[in-house]
Amino acid sequence: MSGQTKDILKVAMPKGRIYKVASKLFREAGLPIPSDFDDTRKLIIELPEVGMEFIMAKPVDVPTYVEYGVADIGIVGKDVLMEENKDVYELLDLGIAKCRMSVIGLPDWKPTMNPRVATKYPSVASAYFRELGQQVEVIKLNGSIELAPMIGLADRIVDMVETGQTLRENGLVEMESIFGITSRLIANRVSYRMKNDVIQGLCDRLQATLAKRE
Ligand SMILES: Nc1ncnc2c1ncn2[C@@H]1O[C@H](COP(=O)(O)OP(=O)(O)OP(=O)(O)O)[C@@H](O)[C@H]1O
Ligand SMILES: O=P(O)(O)OC[C@H]1O[C@H](OP(=O)(O)OP(=O)(O)O)[C@H](O)[C@@H]1O
Repeated sequence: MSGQTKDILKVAMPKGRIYKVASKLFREAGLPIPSDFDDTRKLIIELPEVGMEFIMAKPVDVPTYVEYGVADIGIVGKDVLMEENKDVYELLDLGIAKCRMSVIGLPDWKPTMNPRVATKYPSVASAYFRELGQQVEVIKLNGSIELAPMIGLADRIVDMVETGQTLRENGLVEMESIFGITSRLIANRVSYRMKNDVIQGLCDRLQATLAKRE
């Protein structure tokens, strides 16, 4: 059944590091999320007191659930939004899970004849090098991207940097920062019209909470 046909607001909530900071933000905004949900293996969490249901998703899948309307709204990193390019509304910058997308390499990197770039974000990386007019072969990996230049799979990577610890511990350097990343609140286009009051109400509440944080 489509998320748009029910009264409950369905929220695609990424598991993992975003959930930790997003649930904190929701609590600060006055939404009572019991702390025992933090470690649960349940994939659908009902919050009847606030008329919500959390769909606990893999972060990269959040825009898909929202585009198809099985979730009315979702929380997702700008990195995933840029890579997935789904047809959803971006409603609010939540300012959480802050990091940046960067080009990274070994300190002695030099241009090569057949440059290879490894990344979890092939679309973002291809667009970036295309705009620079540089031809590169993009290799898709799913994690531990920093390994690629260390073991000779690629000469550079496009990946996220937060504290820089992963780079430092692996002898890599940030060569260029491409764009800043924070998590965003997104909405299904139909849900945004049909459930405008409740979605806009939540948006205003989160915005007011963020303003207090500043
Ligand atoms: N080091 C980081 N610091 C801050 N935010 C980050 C960092 N790494 C990732 N993020 C943000 O958090 C989001 C989710 O990252 P996370 O590592 O939880 O999931 P994932 O690696 O995509 O999924 P999974 O661990 O399930 O494979 C990213 O899309 C990005 O927006
Ligand atoms: O600058 P830092 O604070 O070190 O953070 C950056 C690291 O965090 C992310 O990896 P993640 O922990 O998601 O693991 P992954 O390699 O499995 O993607 C990202 O891909 C970097 O490897």
